[in-house]
Amino acid sequence: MSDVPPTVLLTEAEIADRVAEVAARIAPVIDDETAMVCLLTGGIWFAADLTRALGRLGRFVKFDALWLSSYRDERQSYGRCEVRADLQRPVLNRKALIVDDVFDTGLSLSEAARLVRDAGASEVLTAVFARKPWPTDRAIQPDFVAWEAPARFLVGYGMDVAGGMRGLPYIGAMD
Ligand SMILES: O=P(O)(O)OC[C@H]1O[C@H](OP(=O)(O)OP(=O)(O)O)[C@H](O)[C@@H]1O
Ligand code: HPA
Repeated sequence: MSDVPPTVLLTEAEIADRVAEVAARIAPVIDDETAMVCLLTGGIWFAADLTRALGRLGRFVKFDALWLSSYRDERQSYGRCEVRADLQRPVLNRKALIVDDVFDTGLSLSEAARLVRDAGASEVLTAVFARKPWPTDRAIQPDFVAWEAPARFLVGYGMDVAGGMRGLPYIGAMD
């Protein structure tokens, strides 16, 4: 791994502002029976902050997780999503809000939405912290985006390089 520190793109305070802002948009369209489905592993940081931001607005979702992997330790999508662990609780006839850290090729989010829809959710909403640009149409677009990111390799706030740097409190670029 390079010794050059990441270039800071979004500070901890700016992340907190964006989480509060997106929570305010999400809160009116969900209820306390909504299953928040956090995509592991990268989604953990945003999902944890989002549950608390929603809680401050009086909205207390049910929490679940889905473990998908498509990048392994690479910087390019492997092009196929591996399901490493399924949902814990039934989402049948319930609204689901899928939460992830970054939307890039769109493969992970579209696969997650398909899995949750196939599990019988009555409605599937999606929220990502960072949306990166992509040159062609993607299979899905998130319903909620906290931050429009540049086309750079991002680290921090859940985003990793070979498992490292997820815990950076800010979002940086490695390129
Ligand atoms: O839009 P995409 O091109 O699918 O990229 C986004 C996905 O890539 C990362 O997951 P990864 O498969 O690296 O697993 P991780 O959550 O363990 O980092 C990230 O957490 C998203 O889920
Ligand atoms: O820019 C990124 N950084 C880390 N993980 C990712 N997964 C998709 N895009 C990215």
